[in-house]
Amino acid sequence: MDLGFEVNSEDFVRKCIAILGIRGSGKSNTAKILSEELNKEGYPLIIIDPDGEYRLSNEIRIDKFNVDEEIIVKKVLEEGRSAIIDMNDWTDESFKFLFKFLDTFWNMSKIYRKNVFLLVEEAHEFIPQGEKTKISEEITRIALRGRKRGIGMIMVSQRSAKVNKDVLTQSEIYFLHKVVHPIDLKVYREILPWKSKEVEIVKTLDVGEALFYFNGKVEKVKVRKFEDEVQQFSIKNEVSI
Ligand SMILES: Nc1ncnc2c1ncn2[C@@H]1O[C@H](COP(=O)(O)OP(=O)(O)OP(=O)(O)O)[C@@H](O)[C@H]1O
Repeated sequence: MDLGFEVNSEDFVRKCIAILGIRGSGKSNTAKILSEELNKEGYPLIIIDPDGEYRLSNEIRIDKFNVDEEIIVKKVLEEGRSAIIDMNDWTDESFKFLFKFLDTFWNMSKIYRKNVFLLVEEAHEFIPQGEKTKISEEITRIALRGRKRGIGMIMVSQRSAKVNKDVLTQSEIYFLHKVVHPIDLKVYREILPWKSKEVEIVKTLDVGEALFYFNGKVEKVKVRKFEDEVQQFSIKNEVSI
């Protein structure tokens, strides 16, 4: 698949993938490109989307929380649809729904064992280091034990030091965008097989550039820019009306 550089989608299946970097470094763009490409390759995604910014061609968008989570999980696991949980308002209702949804997903994934990805944006909010919630326990379980059920995990965060360490260190694929703060550099040093000084290069990365770390190899890459086709389509429609 084409992320701006070629990767094999099969290498991502059932893996934990971490996308890190400061605000504006291009993390969400990378996550959108990756989810779009995985989706094109036939892998459905479940996306926890705090700001309602994700779009996929086969999506079921959940922004009202009176829906039956089991019906939606079935559509993901049986029909290969993707589910985007739009947490836009951060209400109690949305968090209750998210917990029920993840629990149902976990239980049903045992039966279906379909290759699918769970993408968690602002991961430090949902799986914070040193804090347990019902949702963090559910996501941690999925991350640590999901492989056998076909589940891969994509975590996106601007605060790498605040993401649950047990989960972050499970990652086998990293997209490390620009960071500058010593706390974040320390996390990168723990991740990368590099000498302390070499890691400093991440301070100089441009928007969209990242260190791609996979299979023991680190490569500097430039991720391509995400074009929001859904938005373009609706703009075109407005023009033609
Ligand atoms: N690979 C890229 N090529 C060109 N422009 C990019 C690229 N990645 C991101 N951008 C642009 O940079 C800006 C910030 O990108 P993005 O929202 O992905 O950053 P972020 O790290 O997720 O920031 P935040 O934490 O604030 O969400 C956007 O306007 C985006 O279009």
